[in-house]
Amino acid sequence: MDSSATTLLLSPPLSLSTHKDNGGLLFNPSSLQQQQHIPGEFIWPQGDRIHTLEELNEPLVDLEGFLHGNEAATMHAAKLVRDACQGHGFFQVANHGIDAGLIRSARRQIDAFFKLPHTQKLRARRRPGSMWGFAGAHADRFSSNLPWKETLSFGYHENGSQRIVVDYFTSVLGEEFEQTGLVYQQYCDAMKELSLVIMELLAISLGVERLHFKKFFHDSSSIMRCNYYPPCQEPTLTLGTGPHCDPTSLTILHQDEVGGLQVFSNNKWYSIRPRPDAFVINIGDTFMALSNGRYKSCLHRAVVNRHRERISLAFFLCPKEDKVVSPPQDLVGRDGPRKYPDFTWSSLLEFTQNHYRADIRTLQSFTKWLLSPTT
Ligand SMILES: C=C1C[C@]23C[C@H]1CC[C@H]2[C@]1(C)CCC[C@@](C)(C(=O)O)[C@H]1[C@@H]3C(=O)O
Ligand SMILES: O=C(O)CCC(=O)C(=O)O
Ligand SMILES: [Fe+2]
Repeated sequence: MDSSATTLLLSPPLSLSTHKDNGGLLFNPSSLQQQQHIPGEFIWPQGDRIHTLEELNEPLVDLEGFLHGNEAATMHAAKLVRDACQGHGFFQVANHGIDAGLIRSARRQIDAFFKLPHTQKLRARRRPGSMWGFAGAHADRFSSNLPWKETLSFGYHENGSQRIVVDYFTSVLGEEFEQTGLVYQQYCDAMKELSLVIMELLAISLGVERLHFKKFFHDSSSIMRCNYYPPCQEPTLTLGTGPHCDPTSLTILHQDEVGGLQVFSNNKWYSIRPRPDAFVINIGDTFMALSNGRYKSCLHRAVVNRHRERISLAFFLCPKEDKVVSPPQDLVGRDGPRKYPDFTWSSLLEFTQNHYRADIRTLQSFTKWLLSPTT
């Protein structure tokens, strides 16, 4: 928790259309948008301001051949993935096998959720100490550089019952949300399956035992995050999601036709072309450690615009909490010394939730924190 957040909570500025609720400041875009200027808490430093950008030339990796066991296509896909992951860490995947109807249903359900009256969304609000639930601009966590977005986050792991997501929606929002839960249970099941396909491709591209990462993530404990970015009257002064590297292992992002995802590479920001029928894939900090630093977890952000709302669906693959994150032996043998200490995902997650706002230096800061005598 940002220490100065307490100050904000004690005397919220009048400009923020909010009211305190169990220590959380609430961000209601529909009323904020009526104001001529956005509140100061949403204004980011000059250096983070957005400009018109060229597109990143990240590869579009066709998975069809790989999924059908075509060796030549597999090698080609692995090379595209290797080149991307040794550079900016981003690529897109086509012919991924995820049903287009499921993606449409997921969009329909989440569009309906974010259009609910604010009071109804607040029934799902994130409680202090939990990562799950609805949040508005993270205004209950931070007091400056607030992102212009609402989020809905929930956990996904295989607990045998295959109802972890359905039960979340019905228990928190009520039985009328069972359909939303069923759609997102299916969506997360599909995302998990795709993430294991990509883990096999990553192993091939790294030249390690083909099933190594697939086995490592078999019993994962992942995060589903739905991002809603309302239109903003001063889009160049704020950001939808601030510059960061994902602390997680692999991100599978559905980006809609509006676009807004940007990646920092070769000292410049590049936009990622919206391809609603593809998924954007990026390496996170935890996989950078698993590859002993060979694959890069890179800086990215999301911008907003004046006229169109934007939705993105981010599935963050994470290892089971207590599994030790350590690169495969043959990688370390080839690459020389270990770049990062062993750690568990639960410790890195706790660091980002209670001690450090994820940015470009999360993994380095975490390593120092982990190894410092006071921890
Ligand atoms: C482990 C996580 C923390 C965040 C959600 C997942 C992966 C990405 C992280 C995040 C999006 C990075 C930017 C800052 C953040 C606070 C946000 O804008 O939402 C991060 C997420 C979080 O801490 O909730
Ligand atoms: O909304 C986007 O395009 C990116 C969001 C993101 O990077 C994240 O949630 O980690
Ligand atoms: Fe991200």
